[in-house]
Amino acid sequence: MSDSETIATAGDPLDLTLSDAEVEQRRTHLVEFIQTQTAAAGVDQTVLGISGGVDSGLVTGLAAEALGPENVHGLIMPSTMNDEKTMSDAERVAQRFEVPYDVIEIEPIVEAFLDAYPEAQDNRMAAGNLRVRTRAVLNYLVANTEDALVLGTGNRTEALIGYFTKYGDGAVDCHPIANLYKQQVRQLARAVGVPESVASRTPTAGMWVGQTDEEELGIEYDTLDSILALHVEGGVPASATAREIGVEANVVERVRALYEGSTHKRRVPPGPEEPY
Ligand SMILES: Nc1ncnc2c1ncn2[C@@H]1O[C@H](COP(=O)(O)OP(=O)(O)OC[C@H]2O[C@@H]([n+]3cccc(C(=O)O)c3)[C@H](O)[C@@H]2O)[C@@H](O)[C@H]1O
Ligand SMILES: Nc1ncnc2c1ncn2[C@@H]1O[C@H](COP(=O)(O)OP(=O)(O)OP(=O)(O)O)[C@@H](O)[C@H]1O
Ligand SMILES: [Mg+2]
Repeated sequence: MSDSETIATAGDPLDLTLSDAEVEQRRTHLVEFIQTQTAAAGVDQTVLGISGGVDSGLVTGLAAEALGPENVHGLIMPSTMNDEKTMSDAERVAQRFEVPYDVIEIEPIVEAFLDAYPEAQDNRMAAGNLRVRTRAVLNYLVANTEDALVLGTGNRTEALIGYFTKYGDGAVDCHPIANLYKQQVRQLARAVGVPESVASRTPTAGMWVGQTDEEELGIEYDTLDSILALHVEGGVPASATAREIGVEANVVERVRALYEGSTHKRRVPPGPEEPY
C-alpha cells in the first residue's frame, strides 16, 4: 500500500492476550520445545539472528533459558537499512540474556550479489529479500561450523499470511514461537525479560529504510490477529467476522487472500506425482 492509504484498524478487536498462568504455561512449553528439538538432533548449540525486534528478542530469551546462554550463538547482522538504535538494542538483547554474539555487517556481501546481477539493484523487494537471505546463509554457515540448529523467529501471524522471505527468515530448523500471535509474542517477551524498548518496538522487516509491517500490509497487527483467529483459523464467515470486530468486509477478504496466496510458503516444494 502507499503511505497515504490508511491502516485498517478494527473498532473492537478480539482479545487474544493470555492470562498470567497461560503465559507461564507457554513459556515452559516453548523452553521444553527447544530442549526437545536440540536433543532430537543430537546437538547442544543453536544460532539465531538478533535484530532488535521483539520476535528474535523472545526466542533469544527462551533459548538461553532452555539451553544455557553459552549454547546460543547470536548473530547481529546490520545492513544499511537498519538504524543504529535498533542494532544497539539487538546487542542489549544478547547482553541481557548473556548470549555470546558476533556482529557481521552484511552490506559488502549484498553488494557482491548486486554487482553480479545489477538488474535487482533498484528493485527494493528483491534487494530486501536478498538481505534477508544473506542472513540465512550466515546462520547456516555458523550452524554447519558449530554443529548447531538454526532457531526461527517466525510467529503465527507471519506464517499464516506468508509475511516472511521464502528461504530467508523462513529458512530455519525449528519455529519455537510459531503458535503465538503477534500480540502474544509481546506478552511473552515481557515475561522473559526482553528489554522494554525491544518489546514495544514497531515491527519492521528492515528490508528498506522506514519499512514497517503494518504500513506495508495496510493493517494493524491486532486487527490482523483477530481476523486470522476468527475467520481464517476459526471458520467464522467473513461477513460475521467483519461485523464482530468492526472492519469493512474487504479487510477480511484481503487477509484471506494473503493466507491463500502464501500456501506455497508453508509447504515443502512439490514434485510430480509418482509413478511417472
Ligand atoms: N504460487 C506459488 N507457488 C510456488 N512458488 C511461488 C508461488 N508464488 C510465488 N512463488 C515464489 O515465491 C517467491 C516470492 O516469495 P518471497 O521471495 O518470499 O518474496 P515476497 O513474498 O514477494 O516478499 C517477502 C515479503 O515478506 C515480508 N518479510 C520478509 C522478511 C521478513 C519479514 C519480517 O516480518 O520481518 C517480512 C516482506 O516485507 C515482503 O512483504 C517468488 O519469486 C517465487 O519464487
Ligand atoms: N539486522 C539483523 N540482524 C540479525 N538478524 C536479523 C536482522 N534483521 C532481521 N533479522 C532476523 O530475521 C528475523 C525476522 O525478522 P522480523 O522482523 O520478523 O523479526 P523481529 O525483528 O525479531 O521482530 P519484529 O517483527 O517485531 O520486527 C529476526 O527475528 C531475526 O532473526
Ligand atoms: Mg524486525
